[in-house]
Amino acid sequence: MPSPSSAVIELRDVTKAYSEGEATREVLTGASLTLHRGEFTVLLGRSGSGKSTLLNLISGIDLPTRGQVRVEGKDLSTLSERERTLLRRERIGFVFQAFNLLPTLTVEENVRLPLELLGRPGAQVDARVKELLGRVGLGGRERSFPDRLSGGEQQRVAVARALAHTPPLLLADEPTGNLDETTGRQVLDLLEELIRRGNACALVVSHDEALAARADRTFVLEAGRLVERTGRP
Ligand SMILES: Nc1ncnc2c1ncn2[C@@H]1O[C@H](COP(=O)(O)OP(=O)(O)OP(=O)(O)O)[C@@H](O)[C@H]1O
Repeated sequence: MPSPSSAVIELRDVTKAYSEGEATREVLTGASLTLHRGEFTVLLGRSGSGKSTLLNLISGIDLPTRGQVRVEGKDLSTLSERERTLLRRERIGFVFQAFNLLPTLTVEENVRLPLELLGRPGAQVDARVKELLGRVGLGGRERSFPDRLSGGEQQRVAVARALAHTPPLLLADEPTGNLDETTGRQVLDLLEELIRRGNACALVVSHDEALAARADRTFVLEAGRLVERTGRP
């Protein structure tokens, strides 16, 4: 069993309500979860069940209405907005459905960016970017712009960018949603390999049941709560 101190994400009885005119609507109603380093976790849930809401709370983009969200032991509600931005930049990597690469930067510049924002020394950045682009199979495409790459290639750049600074936490929102089945599987293989190599904690949101088969743990967001699925479907 992992020790409690290795927890990367802890949600305790988290409620999130949105106002709709005079009324409020609870999207999360007492969601709890603890995830550790080295765990590859998939979060399933129908459209509108609150998966993106949950990712926004874990990354400190938004705060819960009630309950606690802790990342590496820090209660995000006690941090300033600036501290939450720094935590996001330093401790979390993100992969999005729409890739979200910066179109005016080359492949290499996209992967360098998070390292430069963190003020890493130039020689270290050069070596890391070269290593990562080789690992994601894009050595030789350093100077290409994202619009010259296929969807699968763009997502591989996004995976390299997300993991460039070896974050302890990787959050992915439908990372294969815009890819065909074969390409999606290749991107997942890569993502999983890099996550496991870095012993990171990964939470991957998906509609794809097949993805759950490769996860260490699977949670389903149902009626505002997180239900862990035990055993294989
Ligand atoms: N800022 C907001 N203000 C009001 N309602 C919101 C806001 N953000 C999300 N919601 C509502 O909360 C519910 C959950 O949305 P969320 O985007 O978290 O779901 P999801 O599970 O990620 O859906 P999908 O799989 O379709 O992306 C939806 O009904 C949505 O309309």
